[in-house]
Amino acid sequence: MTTQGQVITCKAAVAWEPNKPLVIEDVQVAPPQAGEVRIKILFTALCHTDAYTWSGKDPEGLFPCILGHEAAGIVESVGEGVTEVQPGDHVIPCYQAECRECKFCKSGKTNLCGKVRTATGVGVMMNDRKSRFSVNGKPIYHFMGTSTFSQYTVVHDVSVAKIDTKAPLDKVCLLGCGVSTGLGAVWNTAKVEPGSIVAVFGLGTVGLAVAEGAKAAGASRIIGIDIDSKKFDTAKNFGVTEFVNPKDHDKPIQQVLVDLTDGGVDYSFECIGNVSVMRAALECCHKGWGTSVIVGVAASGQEISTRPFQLVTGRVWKGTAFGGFKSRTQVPWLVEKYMKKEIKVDEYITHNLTLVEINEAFDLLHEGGCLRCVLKVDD
Ligand SMILES: NC(=O)c1ccc[n+]([C@@H]2O[C@H](COP(=O)([O-])OP(=O)(O)OC[C@H]3O[C@@H](n4cnc5c(N)ncnc54)[C@H](O)[C@@H]3O)[C@@H](O)[C@H]2O)c1
Ligand SMILES: N[C@@H](CCC(=O)N[C@@H](CSCO)C(=O)NCC(=O)O)C(=O)O
Ligand SMILES: [Zn+2]
Ligand SMILES: [Zn+2]
Repeated sequence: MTTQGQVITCKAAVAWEPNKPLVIEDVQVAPPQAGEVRIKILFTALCHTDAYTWSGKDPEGLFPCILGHEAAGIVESVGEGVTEVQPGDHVIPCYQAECRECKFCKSGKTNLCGKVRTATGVGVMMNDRKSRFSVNGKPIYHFMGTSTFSQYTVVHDVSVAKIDTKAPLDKVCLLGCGVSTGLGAVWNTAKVEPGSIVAVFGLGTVGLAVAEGAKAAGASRIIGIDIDSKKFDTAKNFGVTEFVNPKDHDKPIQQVLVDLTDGGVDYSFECIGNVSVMRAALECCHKGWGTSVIVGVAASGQEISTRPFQLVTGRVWKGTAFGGFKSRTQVPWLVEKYMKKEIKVDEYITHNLTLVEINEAFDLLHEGGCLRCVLKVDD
């Protein structure tokens, strides 16, 4: 029986309130409207940004909602006017859209896209400013334009990357966020050159992907900084050449790094979401040229600061969203690189569970031993 044009009732993990366990509900998913795509999600991973919004600290967080943004699935049906994907296509939903028409997309200067951002930031679809999800008639907000903690989701067509049908969806789901972000922070945002000295603050999935990207870019030293010393063994496999634990030092960590590197690093990356560490990451950069990239997401109300003298004397402070990758164009390219074994993905997956075990998966995310936990979403 075809489901096209019908409301689908399926399982989804609903965040009814901040910090309260997610509840597996029977959710009604409306058919896609014009310019929309309904996707059967097969696998989703959890990212720390899901935990951040769930915690209630995200100024854009709305409840009840369906979280999730690092996933892969198969197109179930498409709305009017959708030409670039069709039912049966294998896809990765992209929280960073790419319409190729708006002034951001046309600028050649950024991967941010303006076409649907005003809707995705308030948990609705552009067409009618409403949600496609409901539980017994009560609307449930979308999240980041993806909402992948559901067996079916509806996304804008500009937020769907079509990928090789041979790619294993239980692995390449990770290219929907963390791994791509780390690689892109190095290749697109910082543009690290061969021989560079790189510092990576935070050795979770994003930081390890930064290390992997820096190694591929030919960095001569990749210094990993983490308060959990157990991270170093794994980090070596991703390219980290030296490890520093701030807890082992009395001096501020920026001073430790400046001393270790004859004046500072060429590039640093903050992959934690801690504003004090963001300052340290800037201040450990070399005078005259050192560039620091903020990748971590900091909570509502948090602000960064430094002496302006740090910038006057040539350090550069940048940030990155999805590693600067143009999502629809470059996610399929990243999938191809994985298929050719040019980038790691499997190595970031430390746990596999199912959608109904999602609360355990969130618990795992806060344990040092977990990089990514992939959930099997379909029955
Ligand atoms: N900008 C983007 O597009 C983007 C994309 C994905 C994730 N993120 C953000 O990136 C950050 C990292 O994500 P992740 O999944 O790798 O997280 P994670 O929690 O797995 O990794 C963070 C690491 O930082 C370490 N750490 C914590 N406090 C520290 C401190 N004070 N000094 C040194 N190390 C410290 C932890 O031990 C951990 O190893 C999160 O804030 C996430 O929201 C941003
Ligand atoms: N609503 C949050 C924004 C958090 C944020 O910066 N998100 C990143 C992606 S994190 C993925 O794990 C991003 O892409 N930002 C650009 C954008 O959202 O347009 C807050 O306000 O803190
Ligand atoms: Zn993410
Ligand atoms: Zn656009």
